[in-house]
Amino acid sequence: MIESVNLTKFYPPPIKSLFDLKSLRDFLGKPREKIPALIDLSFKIKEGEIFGLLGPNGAGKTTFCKIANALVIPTRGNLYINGYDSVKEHDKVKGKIFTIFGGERDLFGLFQWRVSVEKNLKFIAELWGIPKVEAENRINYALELLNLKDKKNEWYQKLSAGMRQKVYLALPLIIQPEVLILDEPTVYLDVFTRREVWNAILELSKEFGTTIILTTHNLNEAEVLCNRVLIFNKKKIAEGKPKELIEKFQTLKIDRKLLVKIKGKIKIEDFNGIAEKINAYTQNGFTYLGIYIKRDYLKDILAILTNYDVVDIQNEPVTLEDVFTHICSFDSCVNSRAEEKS
Ligand SMILES: Nc1ncnc2c1ncn2[C@@H]1O[C@H](COP(=O)(O)OP(=O)(O)OP(=O)(O)O)[C@@H](O)[C@H]1O
Repeated sequence: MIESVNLTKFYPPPIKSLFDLKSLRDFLGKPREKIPALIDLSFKIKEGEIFGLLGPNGAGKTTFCKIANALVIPTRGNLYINGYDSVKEHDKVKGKIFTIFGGERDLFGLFQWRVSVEKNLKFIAELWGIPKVEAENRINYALELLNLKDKKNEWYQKLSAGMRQKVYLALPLIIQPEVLILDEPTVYLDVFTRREVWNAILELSKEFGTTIILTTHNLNEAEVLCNRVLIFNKKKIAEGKPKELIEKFQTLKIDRKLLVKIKGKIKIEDFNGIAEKINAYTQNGFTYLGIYIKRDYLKDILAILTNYDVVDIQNEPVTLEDVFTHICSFDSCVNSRAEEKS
């Protein structure tokens, strides 16, 4: 079980140039704003869950993953992994968790560039104390699952960035950690490779009961993979199963999203008081509208649309992405300033 208890991180304020006396005086004299990354974040993750950490850029997702790896020390609060404090008792935690930072793939410098994929994987398996024959079986299984068998003898250096990312994702299948942290694991991947990675993540969960923490900006990915998600921006905004969050959103009766293509321009004010939310952009003489409405207003919207040259109209189901954009746009933290002074 993983438990985040009032986890808070404020980074020190950036140090500006101190070469002149005035800057130095300002630096020493004035309280400076610290940079908030996490503020009193509390939640629990059950064993075997795939748990999504969702938040806009700068929400604090990577900071959370780094605290789990004792790479960042929280300002206050704790993160417990199987009852152990991830920072203060990291020795007891480190053999149980494995983390992949999608954006900074080789943060731990595990891979040798001019060595084959297989040799790299064998070496890492040995580091983790996996017996030779078992390691070989696991490597073959991982390469097969990730469709990487033909890259076995290639130098790691010769692989494309996406392939390297896939090779990295072979590691949890080989190491089989209790807890796997995936920080944007599909960030550079094409749609086919992304699906192979999704399969591997689901396989880990199903076959080995791995507890998986996943951060992603791909809300579809979160909806497909995660049992539960936390939406946060430094502070918690919402938590629950993707389906539950969508249903909650629908209890606000924002249960319809109309995608409308109109020839020419429109007056957005026409929809005031009728649409809950409206996204619009124009391109090549057409206006594209995303209109979120309460069921009761459907007739009114259709009446307004008769004034325009509607080329296409689609009625789409609400997705986790809609919920995310809706609740994050009301979040006071989106442009938050630091709460603590140094
Ligand atoms: N080493 C650091 N020093 C100072 N501020 C930092 C540092 N690392 C992160 N921050 C700040 O902490 C906040 C949270 O950053 P973090 O990288 O955890 O967010 P994130 O949710 O992973 O963002 P993204 O989705 O863009 O990767 C941001 O305001 C960021 O600028």
